[in-house]
Formats: sequence, C-alpha cells, structure tokens
Amino acid sequence: MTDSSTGEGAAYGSRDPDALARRAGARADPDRDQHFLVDDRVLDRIPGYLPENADRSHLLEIGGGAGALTDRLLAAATAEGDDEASAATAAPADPSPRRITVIERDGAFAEFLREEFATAVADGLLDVVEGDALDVDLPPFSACVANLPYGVSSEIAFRLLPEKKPLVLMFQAEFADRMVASAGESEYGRLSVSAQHYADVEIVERVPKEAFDPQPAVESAVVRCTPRDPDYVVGDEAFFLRFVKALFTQRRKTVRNAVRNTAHISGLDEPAAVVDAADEELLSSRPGKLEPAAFAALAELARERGAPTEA
Ligand SMILES: C[S@@+](CC[C@H](N)C(=O)[O-])C[C@H]1O[C@@H](n2cnc3c(N)ncnc32)[C@H](O)[C@@H]1O
Repeated sequence: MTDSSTGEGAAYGSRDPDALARRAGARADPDRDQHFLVDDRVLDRIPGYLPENADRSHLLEIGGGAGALTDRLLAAATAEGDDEASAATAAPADPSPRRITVIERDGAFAEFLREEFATAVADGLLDVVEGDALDVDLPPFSACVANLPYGVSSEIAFRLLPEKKPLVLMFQAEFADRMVASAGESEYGRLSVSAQHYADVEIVERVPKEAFDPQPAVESAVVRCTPRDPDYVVGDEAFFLRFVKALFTQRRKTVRNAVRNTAHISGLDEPAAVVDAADEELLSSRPGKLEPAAFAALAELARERGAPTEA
C-alpha cells in the first residue's frame, strides 16, 4: 500500500526517519521528551518483538513524534492483514478491523502525523489522539508498541501493565534493568516486583544513544511484557503493591525491621502482630532477597494480622 499524501508514494515501513523529522518542521526538543529513533534497523525490528500470538487488531502507540515508528506499525498492520487474507488456515478470520491509535501530546507533531498519514487516517486505519498519555482515556487496544517519553515512562508503564495486554516499550536501559531484575540481583526492587506482578518482562534489545536524534544522555532498551497471572494469589492488589513499596524503602534492613518501620507507608495498624506471626527465616532476610511469591505470602499474612487501613 502506498501513501500518496507524502507526495512520495512511500510504502508504509519505508519512510526515512530523518526525512520525516525534516518534513515535520518542528524540531525535536529533548526538554519535551522528544528523542526520535533514526536507526532504520532498530525501527524495523521493534514491531516484530510482539509475542507471536499477540492480538494485533488494535495497536496503541504512545508518543508518535514524527512518525518513524508509526510508519513501521502501519507496515506491520497492513502486511499481516494481507497475509491473513491469503492464508488458507483453519483459523477463523479476525473480525475486528486492524487499526492503530497514536497518542501524542505535542500538537505540532499530532497535526503532522495526521497529514503525513492522511490516507491511513481516511481509511480508518490510523487515529491520532492529541493529548497527554497520562490523562486521556485509553482506547480498547489489543497491544502497545512505543518508544516512550522517558520523563513519564514509569507512570505510563504502570497505566498500561494492569490492562494485561502485550507491550513492547522502549525505556532508559537502567529502568529496563530494574524492571527485569530477579531476587538477589542489585537492580531488584519495587519496580521489578510490581512489573513482574502483571507480566513476564524481558529485555529484547539494547539500543545505543546513537540510534536517536537528538541523542538521550543514556542507553536505552526495548522491553517486552507478556501478560500472565502471577504464580501467587493476593486478595488485595493495591495493598500488595503498597506493602512491596514500603518494604523496599528499607531494602538494607531485615524484613522484620522493614515491616515495623514502614507501617506509615504500608498502612498496617499492627506491624508487631505481623512480625509475631511471620516465619523467622523470612524475617531475618532482606527485602532484596525475597521472591515475589514470598512478598505475596507475607502481604497476605499482613492483611490477616496487621489490619491494614484503606489507602
Ligand atoms: C521518545 S519520543 C518518540 C517519538 C517517535 N515515536 C520515535 O520513535 O521516533 C517520545 C514522544 O512522546 C511525546 N510525549 C512526551 N510526553 C508525552 C505524554 N505525556 N503523552 C503523550 N506523548 C508524549 C513527545 O512529544 C515525543 O514525540
């Protein structure tokens, strides 16, 4: 498929990221979290990181910028649509239209995206929403692929993760390392337990600064989140996440002291009762050594014995 609105008849997926940025006119401003991906090889790989069986019927992109990734997502959506139409498989046809929604806060870039991809907009394939991804209502997306604005990447990630949809997201590498860390590793913390509560989280590619223009201060990494239920049960998710947050404020203390010292954060009325009831080995361990399932078991005990008050 071609997009005659560019005047170049460019097929989706073939737009030069530098030319897109030039056509957009407005300069990418690092102070507004605008670091555009300009490495074609990275751009080409990103849509392919979605899990194989992911429902691609409605992709969400956050922070479209000058549209380099939007172009690749349009290519993926249209190419797969063609494949599916021609494939003689027994699978039922996907009844939902393939579409992409891009949320972009910067009005100049939102307008440019509508012009650059006018054919896709007219065909109902692309919807450009101008707004802040932290405030706008999210569409009922089936998967999200985005090079996130790093200033709000944590807030956006924790808006997306509870939706339990496949996510392929670019983060600062240091943040990505903390998301995927396991118990006992130095990067393991609140972020690791909270993210892994919702999904299997893995780094699928590390991306050097040179892949962006303007270059960010640090390296980046693409993270794939494949939703699944955790291997433990918590009766009150909000309390579990608050309890984890509380304990990691005292990561170098024993769990015993961390439970006692952080009742103002976790909301426990009776932390001493929790400590009295918990297993000694667990209490003398450190928060950074506890597997997510151990946090969950302790949070359940804390709910029973510690009478948490509503946050
Ligand atoms: C890192 S750039 C990515 C641009 C483009 N997708 C790319 O890969 O080249 C992040 C984009 O998010 C936009 N942005 C920043 N904060 C935002 C927010 N709170 N909500 C939506 N978009 C935001 C910026 O204007 C910028 O276009």
